[in-house]
Amino acid sequence: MPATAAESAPAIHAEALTKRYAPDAPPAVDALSFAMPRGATWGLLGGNGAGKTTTIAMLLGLIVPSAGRVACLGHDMARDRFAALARMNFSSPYIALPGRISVAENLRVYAHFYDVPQAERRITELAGQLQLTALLDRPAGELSAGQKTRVALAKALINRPELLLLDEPTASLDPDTGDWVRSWLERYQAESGCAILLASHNMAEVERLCGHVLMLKQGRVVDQGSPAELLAKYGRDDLEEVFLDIARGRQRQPEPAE
Ligand SMILES: Nc1ncnc2c1ncn2[C@@H]1O[C@H](COP(=O)(O)OP(=O)(O)OP(=O)(O)O)[C@@H](O)[C@H]1O
Repeated sequence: MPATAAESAPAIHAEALTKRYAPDAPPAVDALSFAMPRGATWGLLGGNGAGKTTTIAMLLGLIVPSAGRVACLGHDMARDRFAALARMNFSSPYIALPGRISVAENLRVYAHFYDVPQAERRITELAGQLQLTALLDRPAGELSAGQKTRVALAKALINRPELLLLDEPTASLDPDTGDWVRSWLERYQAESGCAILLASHNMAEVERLCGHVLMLKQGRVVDQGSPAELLAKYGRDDLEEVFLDIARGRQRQPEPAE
């Protein structure tokens, strides 16, 4: 049977997506256009205030764009947001889970929101995968930053999303826990085929996880490509140097003299 248009649509299709928080303010996101394929992992990179969180909020339908449009998994977010949201999820350090109820209760609430079949089984499964079993009865507010990150990931995966938006998934984690989360995400993505858009300040993380990177500056895509393409283009050894070149408006490095 041929795939319907919605089934074959990109994971995210943004067309001239724009957000101005005030009529006289410069746009926080300025005519952003891209099509991220299903199953891909893309990075959204940019300095503080570049527009990453605003972009993710528009992709989730939490912020109404001033202009342009975006469709997630083939659903237009202005007209058909709830059909898309049932099939996607997100994790952000800016959104705390209710702290007084236990980890298990938090996950039950989200399982209920998403109408997850066999919710208890799904919670047990995720707790096992994310090393949360011993924490299920603890109040979520009492956990360490690393433990909260793992709970936030469990929440983000409760509905087996086809599209996952991650805003700084390893911010405030120690190197060991950060590495554990990155390995876990890599494995999860390979097994599930879920598309992931990752906003991060951690260049090594983006280089490791992402097949394609959008470099944002003042709300605009100023460059994009695979990490390898960007390294070659700027003549750099790591993405952090490329990021600094772009942030500081430096041109690509000249070829070394023969
Ligand atoms: N609620 C808001 N009201 C007004 N301006 C806002 C609001 N949220 C963000 N902005 C502005 O929009 C611009 C983009 O901010 P945004 O938070 O999207 O950037 P970011 O790339 O996520 O930054 P960071 O890396 O610091 O988290 C900034 O200039 C910011 O001051």
